[in-house]
Amino acid sequence: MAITTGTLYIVSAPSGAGKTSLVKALIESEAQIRVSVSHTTRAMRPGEVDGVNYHFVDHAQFNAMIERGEFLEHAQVFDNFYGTSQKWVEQTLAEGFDLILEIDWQGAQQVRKLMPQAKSIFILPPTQEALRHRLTNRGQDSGEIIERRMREAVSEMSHYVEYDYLVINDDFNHALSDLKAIFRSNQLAQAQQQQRHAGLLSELLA
Ligand SMILES: Nc1ncnc2c1ncn2[C@@H]1O[C@H](COP(=O)(O)OP(=O)(O)OP(=O)(O)O)[C@@H](O)[C@H]1O
Ligand SMILES: Nc1nc2c(ncn2[C@@H]2O[C@H](COP(=O)(O)O)[C@@H](O)[C@H]2O)c(=O)[nH]1
Repeated sequence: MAITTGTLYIVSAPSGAGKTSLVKALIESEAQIRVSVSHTTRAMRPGEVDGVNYHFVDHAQFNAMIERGEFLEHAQVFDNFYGTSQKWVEQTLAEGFDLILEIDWQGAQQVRKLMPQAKSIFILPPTQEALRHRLTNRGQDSGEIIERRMREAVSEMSHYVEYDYLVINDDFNHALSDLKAIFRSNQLAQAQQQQRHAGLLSELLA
């Protein structure tokens, strides 16, 4: 990997727990943070835009990217494939932006191996009933797909212990404050470390 300056964050949650909504609200007030746009073989939902929500590709294109080694991580989630472009992650971090990857636990494990300095956050819904309610209210998936996602949610949630931080998304604004606090404390720690390094460097050069 190239030498990077921004911080990489992984955000995972069972489908429908609210991670996309929380991350969207977070970056509205944080100009320093970018969010990854993954590649997926999933069909586009109404209202989604290619290149904004995802890069929508077919299986042949996705497999070609795997063969060319273009993904930092990739995984099958439900019946679809999802992956994160390594080049884009490296470029964004090198430009000094913090970067959020909204990925599942399999992708999170792959990224941690390659970039152990990444910070990871798991978002939980308050209850399984609330999760089902949110998936249904979102109105974008069929009943069959919602049931599939509910079944997978238990397995996804069992991985929360692998993460650095846990946020419960019950009240949205409360969860958003928790998320903001995590980013602020990391940004502060990063700034303090940079100051220490700058101090050491100036002592060495004096
Ligand atoms: N705290 C909350 N209370 C009630 N509804 C919420 C809350 N947070 C998010 N929602 C709603 O729940 C639905 C699912 O949220 P969202 O699409 O952000 O989930 P997600 O975790 O990104 O799902 P996926 O992984 O499938 O993309 C949306 O309709 C969103 O408006
Ligand atoms: N390993 C990866 N998982 C990803 C990526 N992008 C999204 N996801 C996960 O997929 C589910 C479903 O997303 P949806 O948009 O179809 O509802 C989501 O919960 C993410 O965890 C990725 O690039 N890599």
